[in-house]
Amino acid sequence: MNSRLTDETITMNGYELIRNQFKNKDTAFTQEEREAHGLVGLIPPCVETIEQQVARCEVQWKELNTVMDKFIYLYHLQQANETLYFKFLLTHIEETLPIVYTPTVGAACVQYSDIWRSWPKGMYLNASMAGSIRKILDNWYNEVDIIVVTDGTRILGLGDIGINGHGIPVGKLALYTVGAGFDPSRVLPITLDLGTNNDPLSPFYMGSRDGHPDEDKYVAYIDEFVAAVKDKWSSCVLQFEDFSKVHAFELLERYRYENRTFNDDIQGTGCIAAATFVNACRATNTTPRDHRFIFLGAGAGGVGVAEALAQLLVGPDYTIEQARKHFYLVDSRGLVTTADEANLAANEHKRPYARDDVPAGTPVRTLMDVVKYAKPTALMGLSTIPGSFTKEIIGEACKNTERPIIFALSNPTSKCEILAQQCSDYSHGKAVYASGSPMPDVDFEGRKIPQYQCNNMYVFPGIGHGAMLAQAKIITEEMISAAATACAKYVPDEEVVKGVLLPRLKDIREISAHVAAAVMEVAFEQGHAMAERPADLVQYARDHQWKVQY
Ligand SMILES: NC(=O)c1ccc[n+]([C@@H]2O[C@H](COP(=O)([O-])OP(=O)(O)OC[C@H]3O[C@@H](n4cnc5c(N)ncnc54)[C@H](O)[C@@H]3O)[C@@H](O)[C@H]2O)c1
Ligand SMILES: O=C(O)C[C@H](O)C(=O)O
Ligand SMILES: [Mg+2]
Repeated sequence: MNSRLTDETITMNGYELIRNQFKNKDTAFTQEEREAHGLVGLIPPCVETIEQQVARCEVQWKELNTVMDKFIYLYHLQQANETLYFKFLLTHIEETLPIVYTPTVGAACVQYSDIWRSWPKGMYLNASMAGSIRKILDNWYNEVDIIVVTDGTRILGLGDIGINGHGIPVGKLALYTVGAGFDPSRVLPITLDLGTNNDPLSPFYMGSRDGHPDEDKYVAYIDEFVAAVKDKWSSCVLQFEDFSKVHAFELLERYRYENRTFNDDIQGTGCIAAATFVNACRATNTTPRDHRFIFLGAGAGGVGVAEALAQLLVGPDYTIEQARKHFYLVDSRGLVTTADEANLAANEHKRPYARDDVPAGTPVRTLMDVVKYAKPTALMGLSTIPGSFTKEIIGEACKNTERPIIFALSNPTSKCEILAQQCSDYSHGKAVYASGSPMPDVDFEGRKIPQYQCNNMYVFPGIGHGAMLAQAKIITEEMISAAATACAKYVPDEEVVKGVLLPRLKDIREISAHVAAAVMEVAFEQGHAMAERPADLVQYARDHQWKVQY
């Protein structure tokens, strides 16, 4: 699986070889390799192991003062030597993921054009390229197994930041390699620079300053893009990321029945929230049907999570309509109800959750109103409104149940509805909490309580890998829910009863192998797989992970 020195490499001269980020080993080139490939004199004479190189990185890392310095350091390292970069990430996963991924990637995106240092990572397609996208894809230098594409219109909770959002597909793809072992030379981050409605303040902004194209032009452009990708790399997985809810649902419906594609914010988030919620139920000795859910935020993430959780309640004797009655979605206009037809007409994705049973005169405008009315046992935050789960809200939720389940999923940390320590303090340690961005341990009565990051990073690498390995024609809801079950099950009963909601990040490769196997299993069962079925799916996934070694 690795892009090691090959015959093709031998045709590169020494200088090209050390400038090739996928083949470069720097001081780890052996003497023989140096002589064979014209490298003698081009690198310092010592020969080091990758472990020695990592040790040097560790010292340099400690010297860096700010998270942005660390972000830039890692970008440079990746640019110089991908193998060393991924070795460093995997050796220091808990320290480095919050830099290459949320929350620091969010801060980096906001300043992306300003901190830019000629990083050729991926492709940028703009409106003027309409009609030529297929030809332009030929400019990419390699085969591609997976693409993460954004249009920059809803980057984390930071809004429409246009081309600056490119850090997100880059970060997601780093996770595809860290998590599921995608070969980094075969992943492609793409930003569709179709303008931004926000005025980019920086004089260095690198994207189009125009507003967005009209709806017909926009959809025609995405159609052309999807068709071009399929024509150029017929077997690659296409992941949509951080598209505004205006388009996220519509594009998912448009392409999911004929393409190997999924939307991470809707489906990946639903998947990890379902896995985490299942474990929260195991931890609290409850069943999903015991719960009443309030969601703050009814966008791509909110409705994606609601739908995935509602499916947990469905059974032979319980329909999806009955399940949805457990849910109360609150958006910027208050509780989503059938009375607000204008809201539903503009946001069809909310309609299945619109309540039609609120007694006339009941106040449901604010979150507190709805909490008092619906008496939730679970609160889900996907609103981008920091601090919206206040002490009073948590206090009210604690009246309804011994152990309220509180997921504050908005990213980055600056947008989080409630921090872990606050949730513990306000609920006197009763709440079962998870957050979208990483949180430090909580101090509860002198004890350190570890925290769990309910983030789609646990599952999207395995979903993509499983779809790729099975050569699944499409990615179905059943595959996604099998992925959730595999992730939840990865935490054994004895851990769950202690309150462990998610597996440890250091096990991400193993978790991803199980998630990929679950996806493949369903792909074979449903007849969507074009690959031949291997005997042991988990082992097959493991065997097809790019190994981080020279
Ligand atoms: N943890 C994860 O894995 C994960 C995954 C996806 C999204 N997210 C995060 O969830 C957040 C929302 O993402 P999204 O894709 O759903 O965004 P979105 O723009 O589609 O939806 C945001 C929702 O919040 C609502 N909202 C805005 N202001 C509000 C207010 N004052 N009161 C109540 N509701 C309000 C909007 O009406 C909308 O329904 C983002 O911060 C994103 O980073 C986290
Ligand atoms: O990017 C993340 O950290 C998760 C999610 O996809 C998001 O949009 O917030
Ligand atoms: Mg996202």
